[in-house]
Amino acid sequence: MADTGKAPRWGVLLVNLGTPEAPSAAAVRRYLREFLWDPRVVELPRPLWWIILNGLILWVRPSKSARAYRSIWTDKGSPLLALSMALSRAVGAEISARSGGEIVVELAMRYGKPGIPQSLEKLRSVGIEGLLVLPLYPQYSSPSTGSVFDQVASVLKTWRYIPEIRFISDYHVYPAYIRAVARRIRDFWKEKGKAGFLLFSFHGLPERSRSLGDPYYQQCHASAKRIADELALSENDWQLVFQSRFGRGRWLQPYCVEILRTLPQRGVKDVDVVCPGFAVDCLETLEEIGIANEAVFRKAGGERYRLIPSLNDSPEHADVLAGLIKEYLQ
Ligand SMILES: C=CC1=C(C)c2cc3[nH]c(cc4nc(cc5[nH]c(cc1n2)c(C)c5CCC(=O)O)C(CCC(=O)O)=C4C)c(C)c3C=C
Ligand SMILES: [Fe+2]
Ligand SMILES: [Fe+2]
Repeated sequence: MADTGKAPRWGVLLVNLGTPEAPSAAAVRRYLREFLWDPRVVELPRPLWWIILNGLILWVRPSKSARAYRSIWTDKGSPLLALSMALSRAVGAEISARSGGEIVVELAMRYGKPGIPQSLEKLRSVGIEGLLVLPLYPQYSSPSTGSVFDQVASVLKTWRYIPEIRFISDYHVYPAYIRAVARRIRDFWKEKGKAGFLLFSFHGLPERSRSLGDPYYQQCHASAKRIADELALSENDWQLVFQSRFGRGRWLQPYCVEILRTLPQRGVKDVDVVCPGFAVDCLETLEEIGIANEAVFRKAGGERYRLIPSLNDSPEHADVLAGLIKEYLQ
């Protein structure tokens, strides 16, 4: 928190998913145990899921995922945490300059550290009168955004004084966000040349969530369409796909890997992938899209494949989020 000498009125809690503390099987197991036990994330009945999680998943997945984490780990640690911290510092500086110290920003991770209880306590200790929660997910989904709400609510239950509360459910068509992602793509193309085809890849979700009313699928489509329009792309130049399927059930379609396998047969051998649902780069963008899926595309006959970086801690991203915060606090 920047010290401006003035008591802040509003505290803004930025929340991202969270990440293991180390790229080791033991650390990934601790992380997955907390993450995958969240009833918003896996909606199976608890006794059945307890047996599957503890009897199978937590034995098999941690070492495989730890290997993937090792391929993207940096000297600052996990990209998701390092980039979220840098983004939060940039948003904090921007918002403090714009609000004259009336608004302070804290970062929290839904799973792992710094946790939501700890970061909320920091905001409470400076005497905030209002709390704005901004989950770093542009598109609303129950497992991501909904779960942030659950944990914030469970912490607030223990507070004597409840401040005024606002919660940003999504910002999937917020004009500055759309423009910033489009500019990211345009700048990438200016520097490295334009690919023949653009894939918009979003994290997947069980298909059942959509039929139960989760707006995520529609919001991903709306974001991609607006970004494509901003870039004046024609319908044949781009496609939306969903990545990171977990388990064997039916998830939102089309699956990213399946489209990458068929694109070369359709004559598309040169593809760029952008992931507008991820505020910062992480395992799912850097390893799954950036490394594993490139191999899938090349094996199918693809020739050129590139991942366009997320907005990350860029000044443009800090500007988007600071503008969004100001709008909600007017
Ligand atoms: C049932 C499982 C999962 C659901 C539902 C799910 C939804 C979901 N996830 C994100 C964002 C991220 N997920 C990340 C990693 C990740 N996701 C799952 C499973 C589900 N996600 C797992 C098991 C993992 C861990 C890695 C692995 O073992 O494969 C990440 C990256 C974390 C990192 O450390 O870098 C993000 C970000 C969203 C937005 C979402 C719903 C739309
Ligand atoms: Fe996930
Ligand atoms: Fe993944």
